[in-house]
Order: sequence, then structure tokens, then C-alpha cells
Amino acid sequence: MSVILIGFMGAGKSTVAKALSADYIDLDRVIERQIQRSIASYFEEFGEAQFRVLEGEVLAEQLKKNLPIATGGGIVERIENRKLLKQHMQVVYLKADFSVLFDRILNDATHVRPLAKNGEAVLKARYLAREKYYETLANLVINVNQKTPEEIARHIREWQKEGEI
Ligand SMILES: Nc1ncnc2c1ncn2[C@@H]1O[C@H](COP(=O)(O)OP(=O)(O)O)[C@@H](O)[C@H]1O
Ligand SMILES: O=C(O)C1=C[C@@H](OP(=O)(O)O)[C@@H](O)[C@H](O)C1
Ligand SMILES: [Mg+2]
Repeated sequence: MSVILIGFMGAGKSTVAKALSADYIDLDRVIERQIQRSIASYFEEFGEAQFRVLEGEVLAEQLKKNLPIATGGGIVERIENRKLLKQHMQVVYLKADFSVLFDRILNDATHVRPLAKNGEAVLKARYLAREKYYETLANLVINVNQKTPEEIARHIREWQKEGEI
């Protein structure tokens, strides 16, 4: 069983999954390969609800591989996706303050996050609404405010080792 990273946009899920293993899965990138377009343009044409369904299908399919998975921050919004995550034993929540996340999202030129275009207050409302899901679904919570991706990856590896029998 491998680790699934959850948390808000900007928490470092994609970066940490990569630090965990050269062979890792970033659900957003798998989705973009499948749909042959960017997530931003998919959101624009089909809307968020349809994206959530697609996201859940790709999660279910990718769970079969035994590789670290970086989810998208909104995976917890759909109950079917939460049910899938709940069955898993190695869900790790990368937790950070909203101010840290907002800063990173603004400064991340590589990925356009469609939900970030409506301003800080709208994004913060999402953060507050999702927090409880991240907390309840996680088997491990790591505060990532002041940790490097390598430190976070080390923490996860040590936790995985502790759980081995
Ligand atoms: N631990 C960290 N400390 C500082 N910056 C980070 C850290 N993890 C990720 N970042 C930066 O924050 C931005 C978002 O990271 P990313 O891995 O795409 O997050 P997510 O997949 O959770 O949205 C990127 O610019 C990345 O370089
Ligand atoms: O939080 C969200 O709703 C989203 C997060 C993004 O992934 P990251 O969390 O990797 O930025 C991406 O899936 C999409 O833009 C929607
Ligand atoms: Mg990501």
C-alpha cells in the first residue's frame, strides 16, 4: 500500500510525491494526459462537478498501482471520493496555514488553478470548508508551514517504516 497525499492547493502534494519516489502519480497530470487539455480549460467547458467525477474515476484506477499519489486539493469535496480515501490506510494530510498556501499559489507560475482566480476571500472559504475533511480522512497529519519537501518526505518514510510489521 502506498501513500496518498491530501491537502489544500499549494500544500506541496505534487512536490512531495515527487520527492518520495521517482515513480509517483500526480492525479492532475494523469487527468490532463487523459483529457488532452489543461484542467483550467476543462473547468471552463464542463464545470467543477464534472471534474470531480473524473477525478474520482482516475483516483480509483490509479489506486491499483502501488505508488505515491498526489491528489488535487478538491478531491475531498465529493462524497464518493471521500469514501474511496476512507478505505485507504496511508492518507497523509499536508497541513498549512491559509496565508502560507495563498502565497505559494500566487507565486506558482507553473500551474494555473482555476479556483484561485476568484480572489482571496473565495479561496479562503474553500479552505475552511475542506479542513474538516482533510483532518478526518488523514491517518497522518504533517504541519508543512516550515518544512522543506525533503523533510516532509523523510517524515513520511519514517512513519511508513514504523507501521511495518
Ligand atoms: N515545503 C515547501 N516549502 C516551500 N515551497 C513549497 C513547498 N512545497 C511546495 N512548494 C511550492 O509551492 C507551490 C505549490 O506546490 P505543489 O507541489 O504544486 O502543491 P500542491 O500540489 O499541493 O498544489 C510550488 O511552487 C512549489 O514549488
Ligand atoms: O483544490 C482544488 O479544487 C484543485 C486543486 C488543483 O490541484 P492542487 O491541489 O495540486 O493544486 C487541481 O486539481 C484543480 O485546480 C482543482
Ligand atoms: Mg498538485
